[in-house]
Amino acid sequence: MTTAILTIGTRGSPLALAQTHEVRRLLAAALGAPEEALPIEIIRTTGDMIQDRPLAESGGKGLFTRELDIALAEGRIDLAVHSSKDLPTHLPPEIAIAGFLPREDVRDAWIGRGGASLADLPQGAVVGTASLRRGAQVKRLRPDVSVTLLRGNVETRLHKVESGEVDGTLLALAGLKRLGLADKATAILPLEDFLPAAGQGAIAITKRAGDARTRDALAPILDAATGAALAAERAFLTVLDGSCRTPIAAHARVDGDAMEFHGLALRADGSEIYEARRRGAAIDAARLGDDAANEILLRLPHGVAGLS
Ligand SMILES: NCc1[nH]cc(CCC(=O)O)c1CC(=O)O
Repeated sequence: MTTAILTIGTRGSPLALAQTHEVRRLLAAALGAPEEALPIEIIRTTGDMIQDRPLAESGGKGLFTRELDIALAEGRIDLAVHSSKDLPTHLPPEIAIAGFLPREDVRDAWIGRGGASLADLPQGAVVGTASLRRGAQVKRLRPDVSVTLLRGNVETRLHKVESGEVDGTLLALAGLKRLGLADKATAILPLEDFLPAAGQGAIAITKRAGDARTRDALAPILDAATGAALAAERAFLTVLDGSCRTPIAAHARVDGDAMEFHGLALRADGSEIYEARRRGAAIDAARLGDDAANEILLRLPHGVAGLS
């Protein structure tokens, strides 16, 4: 029997498992160890149990991470794999972000019933999404369509389009690719029309704060450029969003030592949009995101809460 080097914790959804197997494959190669030396522990989170309400109404932050944080703190796992998008801005003090894998495509994909594009939908068509950000951007492009709550994992949502429950939905292209479902995308939405969520397309790894053994093991598989992009996007989110109740989008592009940041906050019905852009050095990532968010805050007479 192989002895365990490090135990990896994850949620049990097909996407979470695909991401975890990617981390395990890379880590095993970096350590020169067989994959069996990195056992996977599946942990059910509160977010996995809520299927019928918008997550923003269900207690907000940490729904997909709390149980993994506890498993880390108790030493049942040594690292946890997350979609960065689902990782709250504030983690418990005993938990640290070790870093991020090289980022997948950040863009959203449109899935239209019968191959219809978003622009081609008939008036009054129904778009399903649980994301306030996606809903608001859909309304901005197509004020005449209605947006309805659509939860469930990626496969469930695709099925709801195929069965005609909704006329279309939006999913992260990264998630579709990781599940081998990229061919389900009717269109890939350009960043100029449709900005992704902070962290979209990036796999984050958390660990116990101060655990140097896990930190050293992970170092070779982590990507600094993705880390810089995430520092900017998460700083933007930290200033603007406490609650998940406001549609917020953010994207940082890193090119060598340089970074371009674009962030926005919207009214849920798409009727108002507040944007900020920054260019700067990648080492100033957090300041660029923070600055952009504060520029937007100055233009919001009633704060971010006034947008929801
Ligand atoms: N909130 C669910 C979630 N978390 C991460 C992804 C996709 C993968 C990613 O963004 O890295 C998804 C599904 C989706 O939004 O389509």
